[in-house]
Amino acid sequence: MLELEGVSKSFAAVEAVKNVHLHVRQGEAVGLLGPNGAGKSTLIDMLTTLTKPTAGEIRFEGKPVANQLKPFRNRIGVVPQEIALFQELSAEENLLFFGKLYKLEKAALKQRVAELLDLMELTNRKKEPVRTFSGGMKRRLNLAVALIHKPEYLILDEPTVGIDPHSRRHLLDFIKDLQEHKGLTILYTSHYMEEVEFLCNRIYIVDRGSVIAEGTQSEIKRIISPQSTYELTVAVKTAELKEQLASHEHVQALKETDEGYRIVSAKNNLFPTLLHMVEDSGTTVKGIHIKQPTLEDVFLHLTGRSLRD
Ligand SMILES: Nc1ncnc2c1ncn2[C@@H]1O[C@H](COP(=O)(O)OP(=O)(O)OP(=O)(O)O)[C@@H](O)[C@H]1O
Repeated sequence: MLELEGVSKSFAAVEAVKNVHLHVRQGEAVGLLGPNGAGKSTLIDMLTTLTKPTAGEIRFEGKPVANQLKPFRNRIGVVPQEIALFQELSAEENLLFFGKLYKLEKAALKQRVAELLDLMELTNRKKEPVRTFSGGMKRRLNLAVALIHKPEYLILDEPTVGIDPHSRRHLLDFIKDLQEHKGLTILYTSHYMEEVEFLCNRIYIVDRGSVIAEGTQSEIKRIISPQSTYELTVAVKTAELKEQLASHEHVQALKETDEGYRIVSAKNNLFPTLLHMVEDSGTTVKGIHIKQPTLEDVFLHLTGRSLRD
């Protein structure tokens, strides 16, 4: 088990991480979900021993990581947010280079490289320089590099940033397979709630350096279960209507969407109220649906802000 006990990190006046308690049990897929600037990368940098906490302790299998740096680093694989590859080297050469850093024996390394190229569906491009690869292929190779030394824990910092939805889904399938069929323990950070919902058994929602909710998906969603989320679509959105909806006594949170508004309310039949308010504002309702809560709704409920604001 990997644990953070009361961990904080400050950069001069900025408290990037505040008293975080977090654990990842072997075999789990744990998600850290939070908007940009929430402190996720700082948490990951501390977990992967790149930087030290200002306060608190990080433990691996019950002992401080600081006392077992080398063996700990051999048991974790890290997928950084930025692509960390040599653009002029081929996929195969990149993997061989990083494998040598772990001092893997030559024949075993060759076999591991072939295995990973195959796993990431890159074998037919293995001799080509990385600069010729698509964003999705680079991300898959970045993942393969993190796996070269057969780590037990895989720590990923927003590994899908900058790739198209299809490649993103492809990469997520690979990661899910690693956890479900190859026995890896996953710690995954993202500001995309769909990714965390798809991959993770347990989730920490982080905001402004603190954990604001923790649990399985259903536990987290139960935080707002007495509430309903209404998807209201209207013919014309106006600032006045938005203001009226947001200030209504039964509206707890409101977010503007492409065609209308997402409204969180504790009232279980807000349909007539919404209908009247829209009509009174001089436009018409195109649709009203009640939605199951998502992690995004939980975040909106807890902070009054959207994950991607
Ligand atoms: N080296 C640093 N020096 C000063 N401030 C920093 C440093 N690293 C991070 N911060 C600040 O700490 C806070 C958390 O940043 P962090 O990068 O950990 O967030 P994040 O959730 O990973 O966001 P992103 O997804 O944008 O990387 C931010 O306010 C950031 O500006």
